[in-house]
Amino acid sequence: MLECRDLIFHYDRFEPGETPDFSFSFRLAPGECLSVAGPSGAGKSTLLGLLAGFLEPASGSLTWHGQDLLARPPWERGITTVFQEHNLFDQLPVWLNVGLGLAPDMRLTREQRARVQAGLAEVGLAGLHDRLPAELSGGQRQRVALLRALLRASPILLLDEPFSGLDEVTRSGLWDLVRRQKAAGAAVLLVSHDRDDIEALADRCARLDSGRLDSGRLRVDASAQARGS
Ligand SMILES: Nc1ncnc2c1ncn2[C@@H]1O[C@H](COP(=O)(O)OP(=O)(O)OP(=O)(O)O)[C@@H](O)[C@H]1O
Repeated sequence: MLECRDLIFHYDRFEPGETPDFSFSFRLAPGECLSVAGPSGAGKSTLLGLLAGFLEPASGSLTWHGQDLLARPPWERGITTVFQEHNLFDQLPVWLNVGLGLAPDMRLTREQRARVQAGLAEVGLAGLHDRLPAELSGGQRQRVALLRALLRASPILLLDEPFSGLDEVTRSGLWDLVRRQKAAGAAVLLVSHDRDDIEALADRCARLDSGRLDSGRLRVDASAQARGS
């Protein structure tokens, strides 16, 4: 269980009141997907930054199966984040960008290379493995980023509008990849406003307003709740 309790944050260079104070509380079980929506500036990226370890909270706790995550640097939290863009290393070819998910030192075994090729074929990128990110479309780049994140098989997956701008066929293929990750036990937090993405993936839906995401105030979407997790 990912448990975020009273995680409080304030951007330093501003006086209290100049920007919102953020306060986050929620629980997310393995195999569950919680979608988070909210108006621009509500604090969605701030929440992801706190969870991933790019921002440091003033107080509160963040645990995974009871283990303190706040004490760990980002790379030791078991969290993978996929942003809307800028996820790839520009100088590395597609296969190596994906391969980083399996071998962070870029020394892939023969078997790992085969898994990368199979994954690329699965997301419709089989012929593009030697291209550089700049030689891909936006949707193709996003598929590479998601494939890498999914091969990494982190227990916690943070998705920040990862499907926006993609066509329906591509999107539904990527939903399948995320569903498989859920079925393997990943806890997924999906920042999205897209009804279709939320319907396809979320077990519960929350709304962030004025810097607050609180499980006590969680607005649960009726259709998502009816589907169960
Ligand atoms: N580095 C920063 N320094 C100071 N304030 C910031 C900083 N980053 C964000 N903010 C402020 O914090 C608030 C939340 O920003 P955040 O980026 O988390 O919102 P968001 O919900 O992700 O918005 P969007 O949907 O537009 O991406 C905004 O009022 C923003 O202006």
